[in-house]
Amino acid sequence: MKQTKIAVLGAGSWGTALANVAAENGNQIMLWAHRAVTVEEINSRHTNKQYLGDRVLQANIQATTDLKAAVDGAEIVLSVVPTKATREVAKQLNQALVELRQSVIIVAATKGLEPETYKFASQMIEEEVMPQNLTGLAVLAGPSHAEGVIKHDPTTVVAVSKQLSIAKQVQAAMSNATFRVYTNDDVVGAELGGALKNVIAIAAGTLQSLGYDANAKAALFTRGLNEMTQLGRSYGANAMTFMGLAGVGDLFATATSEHSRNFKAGMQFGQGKTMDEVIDNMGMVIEGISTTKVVHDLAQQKGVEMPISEAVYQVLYAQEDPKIAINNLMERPLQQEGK
Ligand SMILES: NC(=O)C1=CN([C@@H]2O[C@H](COP(=O)(O)OP(=O)(O)OC[C@H]3O[C@@H](n4cnc5c(N)ncnc54)[C@H](OP(=O)(O)O)[C@@H]3O)[C@@H](O)[C@H]2O)C=CC1
Ligand SMILES: O=C(CO)COP(=O)(O)O
Repeated sequence: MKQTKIAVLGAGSWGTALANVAAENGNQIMLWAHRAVTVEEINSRHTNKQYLGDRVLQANIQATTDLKAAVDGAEIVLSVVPTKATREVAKQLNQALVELRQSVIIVAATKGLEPETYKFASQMIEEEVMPQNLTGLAVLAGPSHAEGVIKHDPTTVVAVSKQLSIAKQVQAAMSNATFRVYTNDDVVGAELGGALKNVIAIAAGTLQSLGYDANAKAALFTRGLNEMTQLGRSYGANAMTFMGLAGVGDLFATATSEHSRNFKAGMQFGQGKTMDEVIDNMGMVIEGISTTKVVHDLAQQKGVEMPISEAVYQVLYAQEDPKIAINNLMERPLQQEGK
């Protein structure tokens, strides 16, 4: 396999797990973290206990707090910080690339929408990184909890780029026997799928905590996927993307797994915890919380009915009782399916 120099920006659970996959494939890996203590731990003990417990990481992962050193000579840069840090980190990346006079493929692995602008991670990166420093832009999406990837559960994801040759380069660098990468060219569909499923996963956790069974979960998944697809259509996304890994695949993984930060948050909302309590308890980013607010705004702006996402908004941002929110959903005017 061709060895590629890959830089990973963000040493949380997903950045560290992706760095580990890339390192297992024999690539040369630099992992950028903004905290020196994280870098020290990864370089000396090959663990990242805060995010991945006792899992031992590949010894060939080299961590650094110096972003310029991390990306120096890299062909591919994976951006794996939370949505709220993506623009700021992209600015730092651009500065480093300008100083190095270097151009890279950037892969956004973040799943969310910027609150003020409703932009996707790839759009923020495209706005902040100068074209001469950008060889190509891709997104990595699909059902892939870091906790499963790090213990080699068979995992399938999708590398998505408007330029298929770029998606194929990412596919080649990241694929292995337990991490299978497909390609796609529907960037908007993949990024929307990755962001919107988090809102439905919060609802799934809430259903779970209320003790509802398979009927309610099937209703949530099916109608949730429907409204995700409808919003996707309003963006010109391919409806089939929502039937693939970045859509139903990621929805299933996130809305059924107790590894999911969004699902776990939903359980706590169902138990009556406040937003501050839920965020404090998690200690990791729960992208669906801010995405719920963005989706509430976007659905109105685009004239798309998204009743389940709106119910999650009412529970999170208007403190509505989840049982009342569910009753309200069930009592909406009756409809024909497929409209
Ligand atoms: N976890 C998963 O399984 C998956 C996550 N994702 C997506 O990946 C993205 C990252 O998630 P995840 O890894 O789970 O998040 P975590 O909360 O586990 O980690 C976030 C990391 O980003 C760092 N960070 C936060 N702000 C900044 C900043 N301004 N500059 C530099 N680093 C910063 C944090 O540092 P610090 O430790 O100092 O806070 C931490 O290392 C999210 O969009 C998520 O939806 C996608 C697929 C799977
Ligand atoms: O996107 C993910 C899995 O594909 C991770 O979801 P959570 O952030 O809910 O853990």
